[in-house]
Amino acid sequence: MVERETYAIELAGLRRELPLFEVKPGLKIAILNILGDTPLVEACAEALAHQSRDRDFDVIVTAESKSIPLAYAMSVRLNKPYVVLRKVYKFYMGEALKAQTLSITTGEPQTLYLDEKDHRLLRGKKVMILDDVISTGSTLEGMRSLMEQAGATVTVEAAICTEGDLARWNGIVALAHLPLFEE
Ligand SMILES: O=P(O)(O)OC[C@H]1O[C@H](OP(=O)(O)OP(=O)(O)O)[C@H](O)[C@@H]1O
Ligand SMILES: Nc1ncnc2[nH]cnc12
Repeated sequence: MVERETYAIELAGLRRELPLFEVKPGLKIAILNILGDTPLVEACAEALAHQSRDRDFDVIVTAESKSIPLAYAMSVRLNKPYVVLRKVYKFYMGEALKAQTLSITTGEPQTLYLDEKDHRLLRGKKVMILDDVISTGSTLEGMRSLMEQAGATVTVEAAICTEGDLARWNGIVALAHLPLFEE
């Protein structure tokens, strides 16, 4: 198997070696994939729940897929429901709301769908938008747009890591920042 360069990071007291992957010529990113890493998910959920303890929100909203276990773990700790914005439409989502995104990792447009049952739940509510990593901000923008369409108010934006241009992410509740690796 190929030997990959890694970037060492400490998140909520746990050290991880994140593998570097090229997203376009001359640009690599350190991939945080929390899927399957239960100790990391639990520790990050605890730390983010603590950092947002004084913030006012009713529902946690995330986009599939890698941040779903984080949203679940935060939901358990904070005793608030969570909503997952989906990337593939299924008939049981009914009259879903939609927003377009273009994340740094996917590199092609994706659609986020808000299920009609979740639309009902969110109307008039205060929302924490949650993601594992916020990089270009495109997924964040898509989530914001869906919350506006749904009549919900975003009162907190949180992520395990921000990435790239740190100055853009002042208002985000986050545990760490990831650099971009440019050649
Ligand atoms: O700020 P951005 O450039 O939009 O990037 C952030 C998004 O990219 C990743 O998702 P990805 O599109 O890789 O989907 P996945 O979790 O389903 O793998 C990550 O989980 C964020 O949701
Ligand atoms: N560094 C990263 N790891 C995982 N998902 C990401 N999405 C954007 N940047 C990412």
